[in-house]
Amino acid sequence: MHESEQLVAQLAVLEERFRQRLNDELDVLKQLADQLRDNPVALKDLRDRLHKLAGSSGTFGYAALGERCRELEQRAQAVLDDPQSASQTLDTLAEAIRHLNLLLQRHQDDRAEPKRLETPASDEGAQQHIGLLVQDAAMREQLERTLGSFGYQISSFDSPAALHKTDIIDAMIVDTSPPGSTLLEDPAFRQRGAQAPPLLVISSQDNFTGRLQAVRVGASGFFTKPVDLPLLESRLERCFNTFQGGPFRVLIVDDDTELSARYALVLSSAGMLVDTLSDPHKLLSKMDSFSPEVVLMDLSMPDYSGPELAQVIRLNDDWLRVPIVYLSAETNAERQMSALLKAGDDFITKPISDSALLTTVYARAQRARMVSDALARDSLTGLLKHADIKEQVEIEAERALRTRSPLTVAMIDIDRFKSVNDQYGHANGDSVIRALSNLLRQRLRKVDRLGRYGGEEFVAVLPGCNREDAFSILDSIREAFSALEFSTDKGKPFNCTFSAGISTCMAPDWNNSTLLEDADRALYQAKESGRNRICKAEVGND
Ligand SMILES: Nc1nc2c(ncn2[C@@H]2O[C@H](COP(=O)(O)OP(=O)(O)OP(=O)(O)O)[C@@H](O)[C@H]2O)c(=O)[nH]1
Repeated sequence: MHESEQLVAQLAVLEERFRQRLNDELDVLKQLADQLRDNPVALKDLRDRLHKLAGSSGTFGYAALGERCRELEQRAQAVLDDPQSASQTLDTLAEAIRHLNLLLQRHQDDRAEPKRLETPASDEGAQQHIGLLVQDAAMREQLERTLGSFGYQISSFDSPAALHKTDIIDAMIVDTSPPGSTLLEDPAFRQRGAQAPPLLVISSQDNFTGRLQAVRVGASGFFTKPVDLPLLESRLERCFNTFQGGPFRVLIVDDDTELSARYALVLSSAGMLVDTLSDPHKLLSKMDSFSPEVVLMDLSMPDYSGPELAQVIRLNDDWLRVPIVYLSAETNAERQMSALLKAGDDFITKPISDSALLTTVYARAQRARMVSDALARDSLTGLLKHADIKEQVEIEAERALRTRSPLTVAMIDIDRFKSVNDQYGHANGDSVIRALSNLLRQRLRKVDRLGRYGGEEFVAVLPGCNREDAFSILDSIREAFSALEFSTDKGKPFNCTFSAGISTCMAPDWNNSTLLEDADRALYQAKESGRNRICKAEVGND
């Protein structure tokens, strides 16, 4: 069965389950309606059940019923707030509840057309195609050469219309630096739609007006001349959203199991990893074991409120960065604000359409991962910091041992870097460090882990990669790096090289405890034997 057909079938099963529950629930509501005058607890129970139905009915396509439940919930609340007004209101409330089942018959009319779920595009493995609109021939050539060596495919265009007409471009770079350029005023830029490929603007105006003009045509990056190419390449990567980390992890805390199953299905059909929790007692262990990047939290559950549980999460410093989004039928702005003041970051008001749920969760998860990533990463290169890459070595070693697959660790160090700084200045040295980190990121796979171990020293962790494969990958990166040209304002461009040491663990002769030390020893050997080379650790590991 095709994936989308499978999803539709699964949704249908959940909807059928919900319809059965709805019948039972309406029976319970009727019984409660009959007890309203004699049993004071019945009204509160009724209000809570109406609240829940107001949220879930619309999600399952029973829009009219959901709205009616919300209205009746508010009436029940009014009686609870002012018991004096009760007598007549209780009678009309009971009557309205007895007629709720009539709305079920309107269900077919209410049902919205099933919407196609927009799954965020995956670009793994594809070679990105960049369109250039750059008049300055020297700069165009430099962009073509540098971006080409980072693995991008490049095409140059001579007019905004030609650039926008093609549909093979994944991103565009436009140079607006010639004095008096009105390039961005061209209709082709002004009419760029939301689906247009990302645009990076190069300008000679490092001021507010230049940036505003770029923003108005939907630019995702703004660079002034002389352009820091490795920085521009980092931005391109960010546009393609190629940061590592696998699918977004979302935890749904809701006692309504059908509703959370439905949300889980919608989110997982878009590639997210979803776990659900209906028993809040297990919240802490679930946070620990699942490590969610977003928590969707029901606002009111029996015995607990969403804000209470959100505050419990916030008591742990490790989870401060995890966004908590309340899922609620609550529409009262004051009560929403009071919940947000206690803890939590956002509200999704039930019922919510599948695409709105997906967009909200996707946007939150993406932002959370970017913030987390930025904190874990080195600011110059965007790679993992020393402690984090060491941790990754441990994590990948455990995984490799479990799956009985090889693991290679590489220690990489730029050659004679001190003299680069001395000759061309620290800023150019930084640019070299950034270029090597971009190149490694581009050439290695998404499953590989990369870190800046020290100043001009990097560590790459290559799961599932044996010694020979790791050697040939790193050697091709070594060659590409030595061919990169770095321009300076001091005249001739210069080149750099690096040396690397690799060590590999492979079952059954497993020994991962000295992986890093062995790689470091092999690196030393590469330096000693003339630099610009890769040496393999000579240990009994592999
Ligand atoms: N520009 C820049 N330089 C850095 C950074 N971190 C460390 N360095 C410099 O990197 C240089 C490293 O020099 P050494 O460890 O002596 O080694 P080397 O000159 O690369 O020589 P070999 O490794 O033996 O080939 C030092 O001059 C550091 O100041 C940084 O973030 N930016």
